Amino acid sequence: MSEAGNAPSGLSTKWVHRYQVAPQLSSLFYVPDYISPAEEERLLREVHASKAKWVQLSGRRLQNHGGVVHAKGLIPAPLPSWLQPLLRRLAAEGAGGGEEERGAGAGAGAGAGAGAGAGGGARAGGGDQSGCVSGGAGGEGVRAAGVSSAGGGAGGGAAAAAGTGGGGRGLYGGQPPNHVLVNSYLPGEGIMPHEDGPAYHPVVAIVSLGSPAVLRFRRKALREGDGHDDNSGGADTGSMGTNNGHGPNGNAPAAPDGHTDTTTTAAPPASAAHRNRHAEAASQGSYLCPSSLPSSSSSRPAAVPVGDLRSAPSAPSSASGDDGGSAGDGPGCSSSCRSSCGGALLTNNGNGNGNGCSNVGSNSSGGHSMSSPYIASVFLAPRSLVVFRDQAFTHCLHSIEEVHEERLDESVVNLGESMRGSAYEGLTHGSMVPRGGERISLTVRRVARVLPALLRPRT
Ligand SMILES: O=C(O)CCC(=O)C(=O)O
Ligand SMILES: [Fe+2]
Repeated sequence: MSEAGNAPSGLSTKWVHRYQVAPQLSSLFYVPDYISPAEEERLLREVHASKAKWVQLSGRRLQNHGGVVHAKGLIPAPLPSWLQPLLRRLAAEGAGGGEEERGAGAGAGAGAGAGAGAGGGARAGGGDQSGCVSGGAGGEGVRAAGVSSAGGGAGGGAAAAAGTGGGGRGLYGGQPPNHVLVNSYLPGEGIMPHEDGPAYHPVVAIVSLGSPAVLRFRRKALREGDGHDDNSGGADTGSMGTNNGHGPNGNAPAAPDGHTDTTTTAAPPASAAHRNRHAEAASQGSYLCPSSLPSSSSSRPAAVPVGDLRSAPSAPSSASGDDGGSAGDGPGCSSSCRSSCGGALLTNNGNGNGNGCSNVGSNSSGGHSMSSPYIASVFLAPRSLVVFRDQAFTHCLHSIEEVHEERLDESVVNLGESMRGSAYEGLTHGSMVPRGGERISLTVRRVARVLPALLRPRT
């Protein structure tokens, strides 16, 4: 369990408690109003003025900043100056000491000057962020090695802002983020369920600009015949024909969106469009897994113990490794995923519901019904920050549906308190929210290993 002031995730306990939004996925955080309207405007202007070329995918287009993510690491390129204030600020986020806390401005070295008061949001979940969290490099050793050899990168100076005191080293473990993807989605566009992969330090921070969307999380599936332990984006091969195209050493070519390992051809996607997306975007991971958390009568997620995925009802959590990318997950991960996703996967995929899950549809009374494919979903208001890491990063797939209107189903975890005082205050489960216009997301990560900059791509 997490200890006061010493969150094993490397984040300050205060920060964790403030922004956690889903007890069943304790490594998911949402910060409303993370940036000011003026900062949003500035960033949008810079994105659209950027000389970085847009890469058009079937469901979105993207710009790549910071270099090329190769399976073996980042071939760095300088990050544009207009991103630097945000990167410094993100690096300091959660670092403890209070200076980065919401309402106290942008935090050490932020420079972004956009410390919009957040208005709370998450509540303490008593977060157990240990155990399977950051189950790690899954036997491949890629992440473990990479993290420790991170060094440098193109982030330039952000590490200094991360600090070390007060119970946390910040989002990226005291290192600067060094890679940013700018995704642009029009209404009707989205991103297939995927994982970001082991090339990255297992943290992603996403700042939303423009129009809203819903980011959805589901469990990764286990492979037939094993306990799935290395579900960290490693070799999700096997029974479902899943093959993520990178072997134990992560030899995949760089994908256009910087995902190195997720060229997975998943369990049969439900549509040709989805198949194409898998092939094209090279950012899909594994295949889809129906969540099997219990129903709850509350509008909040089911109050399963905060042990993240390993807390699936039929799988008592058990302690396992802590932060740090040790190879292999703890025993709790195996049992929970087996029990929650196991056998069903072999029959539930590819049955045409668009989610690869057979048992979606008839939703139940609330919380996480057996019928929802999602373990959690987050409504991403413009100017918000969502962060996910550890298990949410390594054991889940995330996606944005290709819809013109988002349905805020029962899996959405951040209505109510998180929306207070915002334009979205009145939203409830069942609300439909038009995507409206273009949504730009800034996906900020740290590629764990930085390669010598022999080849520097244009930025
Ligand atoms: O646009 C988003 O919010 C998600 C982006 C994402 O998942 C990615 O770039 O890997
Ligand atoms: Fe992603």
